[in-house]
Amino acid sequence: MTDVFDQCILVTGGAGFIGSCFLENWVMKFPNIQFTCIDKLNYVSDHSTKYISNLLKLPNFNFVQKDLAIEFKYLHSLLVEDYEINRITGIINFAAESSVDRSFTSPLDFTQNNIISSHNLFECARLLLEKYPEVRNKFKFLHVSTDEVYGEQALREHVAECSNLKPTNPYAATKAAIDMIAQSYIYSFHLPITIIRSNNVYGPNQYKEKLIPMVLDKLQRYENQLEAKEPITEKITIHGNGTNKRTYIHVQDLIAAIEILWMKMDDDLESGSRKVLTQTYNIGTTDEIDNLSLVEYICDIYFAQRLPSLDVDYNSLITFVKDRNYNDSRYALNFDKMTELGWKPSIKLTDGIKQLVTDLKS
Ligand SMILES: NC(=O)c1ccc[n+]([C@@H]2O[C@H](COP(=O)([O-])OP(=O)(O)OC[C@H]3O[C@@H](n4cnc5c(N)ncnc54)[C@H](O)[C@@H]3O)[C@@H](O)[C@H]2O)c1
Ligand SMILES: C[C@H]1O[C@H](OP(=O)(O)OP(=O)(O)OC[C@H]2O[C@@H](n3ccc(=O)[nH]c3=O)[C@H](O)[C@@H]2O)[C@H](O)[C@@H](O)C1=O
Repeated sequence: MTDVFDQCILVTGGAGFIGSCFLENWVMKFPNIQFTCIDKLNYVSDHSTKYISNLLKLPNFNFVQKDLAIEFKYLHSLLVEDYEINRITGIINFAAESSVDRSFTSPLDFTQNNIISSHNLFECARLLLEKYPEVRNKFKFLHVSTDEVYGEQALREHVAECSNLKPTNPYAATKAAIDMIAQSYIYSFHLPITIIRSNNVYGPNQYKEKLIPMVLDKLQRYENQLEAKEPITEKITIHGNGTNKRTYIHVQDLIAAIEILWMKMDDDLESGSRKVLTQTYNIGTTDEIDNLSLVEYICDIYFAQRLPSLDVDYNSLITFVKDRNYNDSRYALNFDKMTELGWKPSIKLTDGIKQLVTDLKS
């Protein structure tokens, strides 16, 4: 069955925000690639599975609901024992519990889920290459990490791929631990893993616990309650005083970067070189903004586009709440290594926000 495809790849966490957007793009764009998506379907994917359910009709997509952290046996049979049947020679690993806030309340769950699920994948890849050494010339693994592994940066400071890892919250610590385990598999077993570390990603279908979708969700509720002449029940929550900064990248720009890397990984395999395989890439932008200014900007756009005749003081819609246990002040990536490959971000944050507001259902 797989003979009709040039390549079979496993995409983990494909029912989440970034993974589902990635699959929506790639499954249709690359009909010559067979995609298997594994996702355990957590609270986030309840929200975004509807966006990948259309793909199930396509011949080059199939979905498996499994928890990578507890299904080593399944993974081993999919990737190693049944290699001759499935012929999976590429892995893109998006799967993780991704919420910093939730990691403060259940840190051990994050360790058990994030670290073990990725380690299981690395280990199955190692066993595959041990059993079938000839697969080495076509096997590649892209692991999705985060800027949070470096911890926060001081004003005007930037971190490059070789900078120290100094995570400050339990989520970031699990992501840093995974990067370390990946590094050990690169050195010890010559596993061809490429790691990407990106800034805060935003775009359509993101779950409403993250800052941008949270604000849009609250504004929509406000509009509905206004229409129904009901009192406002939920306000926009800002942690601390709102001065923490984040740097944003649109999900489509991240996917474009992944495509460049994936193709260059193929070039490496063809030429036997290691220019991109085994390397780490920061994927960032310079679109930095503090949380309060971002919230105000989203409110400005929302009211200008959807409620132009209404004169609202946004302060009445915002509430300042207790800050996180620790809230990184800012993340600033040096992403020269990625731009040297010909990539650059194309969607400005202001345009991305305007588009999200335009695309909201009325
Ligand atoms: N969203 C961001 O701003 C951002 C920035 C940088 C890096 N990242 C990383 O990108 C990846 C994707 O992020 P996202 O925002 O799409 O996250 P998300 O929370 O929206 O989706 C993650 C998906 O992974 C799945 N998953 C989690 N653990 C799993 C397991 N053990 N087995 C199977 N499936 C599992 C979940 O069910 C969910 O569908 C994550 O690894 C995250 O650390 C995210
Ligand atoms: C790179 C990582 O990005 C995301 O993590 P982060 O914690 O930076 O994203 P959030 O959207 O959860 O928070 C951003 C910023 O906003 C504050 N905030 C959030 C929610 C809310 O209701 N009010 C707020 O004020 C929060 O304190 C932060 O300062 C991503 O989730 C992660 O996976 C990454 O890797």
